[in-house]
Amino acid sequence: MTVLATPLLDPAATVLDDRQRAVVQRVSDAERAHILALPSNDPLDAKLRARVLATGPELTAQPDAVTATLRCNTTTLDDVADRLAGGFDRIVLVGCGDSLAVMMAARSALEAALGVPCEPRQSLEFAYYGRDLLSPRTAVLTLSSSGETTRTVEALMVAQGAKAYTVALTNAPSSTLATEADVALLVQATRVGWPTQSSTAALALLLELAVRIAERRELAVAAVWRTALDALPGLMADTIARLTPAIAVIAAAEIAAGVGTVLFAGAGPSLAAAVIGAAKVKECTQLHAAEIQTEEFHHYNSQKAGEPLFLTAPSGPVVPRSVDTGRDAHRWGGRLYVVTTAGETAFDDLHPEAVLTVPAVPEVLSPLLTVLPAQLVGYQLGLAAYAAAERAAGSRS
Ligand SMILES: O=P(O)(O)OC[C@H]1O[C@](O)(CO)[C@@H](O)[C@@H]1O
Repeated sequence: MTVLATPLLDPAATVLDDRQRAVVQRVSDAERAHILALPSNDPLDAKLRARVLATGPELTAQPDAVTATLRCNTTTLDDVADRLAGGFDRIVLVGCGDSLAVMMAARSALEAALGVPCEPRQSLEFAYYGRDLLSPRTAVLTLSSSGETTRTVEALMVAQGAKAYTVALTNAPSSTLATEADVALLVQATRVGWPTQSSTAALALLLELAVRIAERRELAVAAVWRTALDALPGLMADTIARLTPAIAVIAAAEIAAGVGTVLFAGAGPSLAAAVIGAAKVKECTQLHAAEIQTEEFHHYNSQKAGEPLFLTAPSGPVVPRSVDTGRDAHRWGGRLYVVTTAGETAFDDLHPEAVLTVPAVPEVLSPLLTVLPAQLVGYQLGLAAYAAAERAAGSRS
């Protein structure tokens, strides 16, 4: 029996027409070839090494990518903001991996600006299980840096079948996602390394969209958000420069201590930083990593003795529960690194192994800053792990 690559290719069960099915088959085949060519788990794999090394300059150049992306989309951003502010009952925010994390990071700003539910949905979950509640009063925003991720393309096509308004965010103007969507916002970023600037530049687009919608709806927060968002590229540059040396030291110490699993926790808009941090560790190293919702950390023994926890808690409603989390991290015998807002004193009595601060901005915009230490942890662990593997190989030869 032939097993289809995806149920949406089954002519008897699908909502896709013949042309759309041919498109899905093409992107699915290309994606499989791409997956088979990923680097191995050998710490000295040259392909992995090259990809990790390419991540560093892209990470550092994120403020420029954000600025360029906002500059080149200004007309389309106005069109999409007009359309969204004009009235939808529901917004669905679709992506995979880091692209889904970006949607999670933008959710609070978009919900506050629009006053309707904005739901992040993983692409497969939406494409296969999400079509029943769709209508022409649904807007579906899809993010795929490559524009060729099969499940995200399928999600967009399913949304179009229900006559929803579809928006693509992508780096690739001639990609399948951009071509198929009603409208495309173009991310000006590279992704030769593991995703960094392609994610933050896309996040900046969504936050800019939220600010433009808040301005159209004359919300009280609009002016504060506008001032803060315009200052963010500069704050991102300062934060990357300030935190890089501190995180390099932490990463070297963790590798020397024989770290095996790296934990990240967050909540609200900061859960995205935890998701992205865990992804960067898994991408850049042979270590395992996991994101945990800050509340869920407490419901069983989440952290084992000797494990590090990177806890993201900028000033806001999550701080009191995050103080509990930090206390329990030490009670379980783990190490605690706190990412919080400069001037936040709630964690002082916990004596974390380190406190990594980001500048104060409205919490809904803070993911553009809190993802930076998360990315740096993964990248610096990659550099430190590679150096350790090289030393070990040298001492054997
Ligand atoms: O943004 P794209 O191109 O759809 O790629 C998404 C994929 O990229 C990654 O973020 C990194 O490979 C994956 O976790 C995710 O599934």
